[in-house]
Amino acid sequence: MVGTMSAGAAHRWAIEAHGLGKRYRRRRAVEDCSFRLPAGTVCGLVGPNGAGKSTLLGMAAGLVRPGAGELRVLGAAPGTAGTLSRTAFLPQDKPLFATFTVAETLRLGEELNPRWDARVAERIVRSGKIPLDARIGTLSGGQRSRVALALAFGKRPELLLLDEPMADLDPLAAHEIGGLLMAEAAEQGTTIVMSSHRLADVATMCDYLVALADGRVRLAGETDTLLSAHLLVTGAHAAGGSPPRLAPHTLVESRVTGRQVTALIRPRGPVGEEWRVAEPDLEEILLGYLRSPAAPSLLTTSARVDDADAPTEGETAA
Ligand SMILES: Nc1ncnc2c1ncn2[C@@H]1O[C@H](COP(=O)(O)OP(=O)(O)OP(=O)(O)O)[C@@H](O)[C@H]1O
Repeated sequence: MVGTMSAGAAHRWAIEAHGLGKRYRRRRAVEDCSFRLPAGTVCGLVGPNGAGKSTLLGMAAGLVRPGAGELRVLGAAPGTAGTLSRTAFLPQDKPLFATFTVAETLRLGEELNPRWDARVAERIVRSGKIPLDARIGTLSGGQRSRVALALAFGKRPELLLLDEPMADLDPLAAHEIGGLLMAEAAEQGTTIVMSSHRLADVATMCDYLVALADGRVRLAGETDTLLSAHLLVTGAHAAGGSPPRLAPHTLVESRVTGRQVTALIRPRGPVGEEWRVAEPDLEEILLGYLRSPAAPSLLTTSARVDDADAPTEGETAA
């Protein structure tokens, strides 16, 4: 089945998922996910609790076996020798050996990784003022996160998969690590996929976004393209009357407050003069899709796995 995907795409696509699914007993974690992620992007993976973000990252890291569909990472099957050495995964629980010192942990990273960059790993640890002789078990949650990030960066991967890397970092540390991530992506061409609930971080750091809800892809593509594909429109709403018509635009969500109706739309042509128009931010767009499960998903051209099958006009129902 993997052969149905573009064989020569290794250099272009960091991740390609086609009809990807995973169930735990009868519970759906990921369902019919089809998208691709261009190499060299910094991608925010967002969605509510239980949306399937960790499961998707685990599958990309080769730790969770897909139940359905196809997944390719850096052009090959995840979990194979070829992808494992080129991928670093930082899980949410940041597993480290509690009895090892920080120095021993970094030495282990060096022994396990042929492309180990001691300079970058030590810099991350030192800038957090973490003593190299401290045992992992005595560190705070944020300090452990920093050591785990040092291990991931030190590996010098082509694909860095990070599950909520900033969750227990203080604002200053999160800002510093965010800067490191962006510098890494710019200097080394590393593709970074970072799950996060901190939309402000995602908006400033990420040039690509994949939003999951209930195991399905709701939005995927360049953040700029996703932003410019939407408008927030506000108009008068007669009490008891039906809301003003928004056709031919694609309606994502509309809400009535008193005599006003506000709608998040994907415009298809000029918007009528009766509407006040504003540009939504990433959070407004994401919340609109999460509150409206029936609204059609949006995948930009670069995020679609099969352009030949995709509808025109910049959108597809996932
Ligand atoms: N090992 C597991 N066994 C059983 N169910 C699981 C397992 N891992 C995940 N699930 C279920 O799969 C669904 C997706 O979970 P997942 O951890 O991927 O979501 P998430 O988007 O990362 O959530 P969060 O934002 O809370 O970390 C949830 O309903 C979860 O309960």
